[in-house]
Amino acid sequence: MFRAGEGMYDMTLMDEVTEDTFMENLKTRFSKGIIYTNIGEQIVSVNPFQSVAEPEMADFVNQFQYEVQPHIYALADDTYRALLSEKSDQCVIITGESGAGKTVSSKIFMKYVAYVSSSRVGASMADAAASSAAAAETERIKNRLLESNPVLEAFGNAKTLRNDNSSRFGKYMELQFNFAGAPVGGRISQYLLEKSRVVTRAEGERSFHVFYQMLSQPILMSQLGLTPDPAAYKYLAISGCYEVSSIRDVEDFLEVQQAVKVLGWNDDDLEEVFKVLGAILLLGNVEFVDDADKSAEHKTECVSVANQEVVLQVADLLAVDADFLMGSLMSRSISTGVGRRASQITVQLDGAGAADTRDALAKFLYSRLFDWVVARINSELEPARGAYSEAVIGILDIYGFEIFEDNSFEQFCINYCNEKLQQYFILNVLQSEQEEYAREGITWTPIDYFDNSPIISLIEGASARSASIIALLDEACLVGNTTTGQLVEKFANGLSSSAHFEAAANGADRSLTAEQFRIKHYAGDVVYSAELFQDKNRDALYPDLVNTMHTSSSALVQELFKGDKALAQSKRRPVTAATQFKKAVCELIATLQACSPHYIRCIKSNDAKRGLHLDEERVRHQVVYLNLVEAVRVRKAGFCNRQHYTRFMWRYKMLTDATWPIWRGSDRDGVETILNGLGWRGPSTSSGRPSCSSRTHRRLCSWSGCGRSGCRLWRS
Ligand SMILES: Nc1ncnc2c1ncn2[C@@H]1O[C@H](COP(=O)(O)OP(=O)(O)OP(=O)(O)O)[C@@H](O)[C@H]1O
Repeated sequence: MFRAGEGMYDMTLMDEVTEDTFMENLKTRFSKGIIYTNIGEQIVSVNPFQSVAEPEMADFVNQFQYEVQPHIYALADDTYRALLSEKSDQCVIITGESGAGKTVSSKIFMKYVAYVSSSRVGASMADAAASSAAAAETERIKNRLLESNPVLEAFGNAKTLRNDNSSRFGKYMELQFNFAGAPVGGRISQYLLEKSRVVTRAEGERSFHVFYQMLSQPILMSQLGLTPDPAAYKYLAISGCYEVSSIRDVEDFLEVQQAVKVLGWNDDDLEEVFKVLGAILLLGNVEFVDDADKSAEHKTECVSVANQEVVLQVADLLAVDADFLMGSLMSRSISTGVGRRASQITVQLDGAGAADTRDALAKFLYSRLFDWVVARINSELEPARGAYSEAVIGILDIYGFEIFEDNSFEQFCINYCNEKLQQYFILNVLQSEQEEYAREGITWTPIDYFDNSPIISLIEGASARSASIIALLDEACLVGNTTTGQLVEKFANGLSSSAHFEAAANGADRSLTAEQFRIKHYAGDVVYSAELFQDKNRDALYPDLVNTMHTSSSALVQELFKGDKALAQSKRRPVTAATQFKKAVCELIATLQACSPHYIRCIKSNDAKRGLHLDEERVRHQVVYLNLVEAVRVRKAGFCNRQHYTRFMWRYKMLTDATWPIWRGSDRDGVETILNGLGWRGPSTSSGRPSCSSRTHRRLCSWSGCGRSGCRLWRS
C-alpha cells in the first residue's frame, strides 16, 4: 500500500501536519495520478478531469480501509460492512464545490455497493427456489437504482460555466437493505431544483440536458410538430450554447430511453413527457405586444399575443383549451374583500406582466415534471411486498458551493445548504470529538477551527425570533411593495451586527450597488444581486394558470397540478420558497444525524478542466475552507477508531464469561470488564496511548477496524 515516492496514503500518518505538508502530500500523489488520500476513514478526492485506472472491486471486499489503497470502494465496503454488523443506518456525505467530482464519486460508491450487496442475496435461504427469486428481485432493484442516475441527470443536470454536467438539484438517495444485506429498495429525496434555468441562464450555459437530448431526435420532433433546431427556441437561444464537446446528446437520449424502460415507463408515458417538454420550449416563443391604441380606448385591453399560432400549438401539446390558456397568460384574477364582501376581479396584464406569467408557467411545468419523474422512480424503487428494509445507506450528492458573476436567490439557497453541511461536518468531526475527549477525561490539547455558526445564524436566525436574511425576506414578501433597494436596506439595518454581512447601506463597501449585498461565506465572499429575491421567494403559481391546467385532457398534465386544487382553496398564506428550503435542509440534517456518517471530501484540481493539473492556489483555498488540516489534526491527536459503549457491548460481550450471556451493569462498566478480562488495560488518561502488542488487542484491532496512530496493525 505504501510505495516510495507516492506520498502518504493517509494524512494522519504524516509526522507534521501543516497546510504546506498537506498540500505537498496531495500534490505528490496527484502528480502520480493518485486521486484519493485518506484522513482516517474520510476520503479526500481530487478531481483528475480524466479517466484514471480503476482497481478491481473484488480486491476491496471485506477489507478495512486501512488495509487497502485509499479508494471510494474501500469507504463503500466499510460503510456496507458497518450496516451489516451494526444493523444501523449509514450515510455518506459527499461535499465539495461545483465541479469537484461529487456526482462521479456518488456513482462510484453506488456501483460498488450494488456489486458487493448483490452477492449477499439468498445467503440465508436454504430453499434454492426462494434464493433464486430473491436474486432476481435484487437484480431488479440494483438495475433500477443504477438506471435512475441517467434519468435524474437528464432532467436535473445542465452545463454551467463550472461544470458540463452540473447537478441543478440536491439529491439524497437511500439504498434500503434487508437483514441479510441484500438491496430491497431505494428512495430519492430531491431539493430545490433550479427551475429558473428553464427560462434564463448565463451566456455559455445550457438548460437541462433533456431538452437537447430530445432535440437531437428529428423523428421525435417532427412527430411533436416541432423543429429540431435548438436556436429556434428563445428559452434555449437566450444563452447561445447548444452543443458541448464533452456531451453526446444523441447517445445520452438513447441511454435515457433505455433507462426509463427499465424503470417501468411505457411509450405513452414517454410521449406525454415529450409533449410537456415541447410545450415548455414553445412557451418561450409566445410573444406579447402592448397595444397602445386599445389601451387608450378600452382600458382593459392592453396586451395581445403577437403569434397566436404558437399558443395554439402549446395548448395542443398540453391538451388544454387555447382561448382559456391565452386568457390566463394575459390576465389575472385577484381576490378582494373578506367574508360576504369577498369577490374576484380580473385585471389585464401589460406585456411585461404577461411575459412573467408565461415564464412562471414554463418554470412550474418543468419543476412539476421533475417532481413527477422523481416520484415515478421512487414508486419503482419501493420494496416488493413482503420485503422489509432493515437499514439504509444514504448518499448525499448536493449542489456544491457556487460563486458566479451574477449570484441570485438560487446561489443563496445552494450556499446556505453548503454552510449547513459544513456545520454538520464541524460538529461531528471537529467539535463533538474534541468535546468527547474532554468528557472522557483524556488529555487533550484543543485544536482551533473556523466555526461557521455565525454565518448560519445570519441566514436562518439563531432562534425563531431573531433577525435573519430569510426572516427579513419573508417579511418583505408579506408586506409587498418593497423595492429591491428597500429590501437590501432592511437587511443592512437588521443584520448590521453580523461580521459576515455587508451592504452599501451599512457603509461597509462602496463597490456594492444599492441592490446588492455580500455574505462572507466559509468558502469565500459572495455578492448577491437581490433583484429577483422577492419574486423567487414568493414562487407564486397564479390560480388562473392552475385552473387552465386542470382543464387538460392529458393525464400527465392533470397529475402535475393535482396538488394545487387544495392550495388554491386554502385561506392560508403559501409558505415561501426560502422557508420551505430551510425546512427541507433542516430535515435533511436531522436525517443525517440519525445515521453513522462517512465522508468524501471532493476537491476541484483546476478551473480549466485540464486533466492532472493541480492549481495550487485553488486547491489550497479548498483545503483551508473545508477544514481538512484541522480534521487531520483531530484525527491524529485522537483515536482513529472509537466505538459507542452500547455497540461495543453488543459486538464483543461474548468474549468474556463475565459479560456473556447476560451483563447486568452499565455498558461502560461492561466494556471495562471485557477489556480487563482480555488483559488490555485501555487508554490511560495520563499517557493516552494503550499498547497494541498483546495478541488479544491485535485481534480486537482487526475486528473493530482500529486505525489508531501508534497501533502496530495500523502502521503495517
Ligand atoms: N473520479 C473522476 N475521474 C474522472 N473524471 C472525473 C472524476 N470526478 C469528476 N470528474 C470530471 O469532473 C466533472 C465534474 O464532476 P461532477 O459532475 O461529479 O462534479 P460535482 O461536484 O457533482 O459538480 P456539481 O456540484 O456542479 O454537480 C465530471 O463530469 C468529470 O468530467
